[in-house]
Amino acid sequence: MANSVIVLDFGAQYNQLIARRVREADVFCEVLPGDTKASVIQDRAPRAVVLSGGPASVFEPGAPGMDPEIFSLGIPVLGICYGMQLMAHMLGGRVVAAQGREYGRTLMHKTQDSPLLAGVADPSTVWMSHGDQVMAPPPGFAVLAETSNTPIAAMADPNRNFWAVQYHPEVHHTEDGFKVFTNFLYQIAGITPDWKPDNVIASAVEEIRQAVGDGRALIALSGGVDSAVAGALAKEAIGSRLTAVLIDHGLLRAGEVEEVQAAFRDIDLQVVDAKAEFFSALGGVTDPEQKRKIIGREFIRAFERVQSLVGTREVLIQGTVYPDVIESGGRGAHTIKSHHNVGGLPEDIAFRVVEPLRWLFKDEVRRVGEALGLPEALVWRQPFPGPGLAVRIVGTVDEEKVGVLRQADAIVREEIYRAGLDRAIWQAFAVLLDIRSVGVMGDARTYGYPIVIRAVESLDGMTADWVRLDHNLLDRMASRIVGEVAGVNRVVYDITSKPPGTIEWE
Ligand SMILES: Nc1ncnc2c1ncn2[C@@H]1O[C@H](COP(=O)(O)OP(=O)(O)OP(=O)(O)O)[C@@H](O)[C@H]1O
Ligand SMILES: O=c1[nH]c(=O)c2[nH+]cn([C@@H]3O[C@H](COP(=O)(O)O)[C@@H](O)[C@H]3O)c2[nH]1
Ligand SMILES: NC(=O)CC[C@H](N)C(=O)O
Ligand SMILES: [Mg+2]
Repeated sequence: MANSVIVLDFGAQYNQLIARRVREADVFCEVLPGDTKASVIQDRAPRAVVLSGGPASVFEPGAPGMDPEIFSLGIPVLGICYGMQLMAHMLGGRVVAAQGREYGRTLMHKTQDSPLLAGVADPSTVWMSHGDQVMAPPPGFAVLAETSNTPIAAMADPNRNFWAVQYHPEVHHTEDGFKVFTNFLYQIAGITPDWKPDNVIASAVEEIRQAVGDGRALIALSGGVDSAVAGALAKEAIGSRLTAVLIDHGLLRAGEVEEVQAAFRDIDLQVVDAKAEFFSALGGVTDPEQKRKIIGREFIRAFERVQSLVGTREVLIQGTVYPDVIESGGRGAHTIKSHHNVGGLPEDIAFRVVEPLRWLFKDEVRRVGEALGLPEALVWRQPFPGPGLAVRIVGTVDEEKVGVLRQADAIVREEIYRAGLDRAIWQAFAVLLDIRSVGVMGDARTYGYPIVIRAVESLDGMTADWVRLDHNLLDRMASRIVGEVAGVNRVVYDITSKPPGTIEWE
């Protein structure tokens, strides 16, 4: 990638937002751990480096540092919050715990003109979140802006191309925050914005062609957005030398196999029945991470069985996207959950895995899908996790519980669809809890499972809010679930956002 940016992550809540803003400026961007070595960065040849915020204080023992050599690479650097404090600390400035801490809305005044803050209102409303502050800038630095509590709200050494802001330009609440990014990327770092769907398509097609050579490849096709887009790219790249494989692990939703077969009639699609293997491997397991690892392994074993069935194929193409990588603890982030296709992969794999979308967020994948001309219903389909209903049963997984959940899930989705909310909602689904509660139905005592209804809105799956569904709609779902699904006697609605919850329950 000729025009790319690296974000060094010091544990900020907002580092993914930084990456998103850079990409919204049509510049490719990757997040790496804060302690990444200068040589690794040099190998990737980024045009700029951004230092993220973080919870630590630079002057405390054990605070995350960075390789000082990075300041000698001649690459423009932008420090944000902790990133600015680290820059000050390492280059000879002074950082202290502030008298007045600033959280939230703050009015900032410029103290001099600068390319970084060009076009930013003066004064302007910025979003702060810090307890420490830079008291003295390092030699060579000038102060660009201040607030009533923070004498150095922005600083720079234009000669060495080091720039920094104490506030958070990446959050929507900061007025003209995006301007800081475009100023830094285009004017200061001189980057050409070329991270656009057409270029993404061209480079993904090229990547697949290179990997497959004149051989053949398998694509793991779930019928979801990501694998449909990856499949379209693969078809563009290698045409009929592609076989699509849908694994029926017994954890799919009602009617799903038939739907995928109908939607992908024009490609060579093999449906593999792996129900027995998945159920036997999952038997008795309750730990969510263990479930995910088992599922990741069984997926690969199923692909390997197809591989030997349909002849030699060295490459397996998957629709992995960036959040799968991030949440699986890739790139130094904390492991939230091992996505089956990343953190759940076994070590011994009989083929090379190619993931043309692994740098993209979901909304970017959708833009690529639209640019490829895929049907709207496919591009805007609600996501469904690869581990399927297994991560929506809290407790052990067996065919009986999957059957119960599948029926409840079909009702939730049908009602959402009827209400015309299918596209407005990121995901709406049912979760089964492996506990029982007492109820009364037809004058008789019941002792059955509760079903949780979950409906969330999101842009990219990284953060989400629960949907304020109409009470009558919730009521219809609940009555139908208890009335139609044997074994369920109670329905609850999940009103947790992400964070602190995740979208799925496991
Ligand atoms: N049942 C399945 N059979 C074959 N491959 C699968 C199956 N489920 C998931 N995969 C593979 O794992 C990848 C990740 O799954 P994931 O659910 O994140 O993506 P998706 O299904 O393509 O899109 P969506 O997010 O819309 O559900 C898929 O892109 C696909 O390559
Ligand atoms: O292919 C997948 N394999 C997985 O292991 C997996 N886990 C979660 N998801 C989907 O990712 C998005 C974020 O989910 P969470 O908030 O539950 O982490 C949501 O859209 C989830 O449905 C998965 N997709
Ligand atoms: N958001 C941040 O990066 C905070 C930096 C540092 N922990 C402070 O409190 O000042
Ligand atoms: Mg899916």
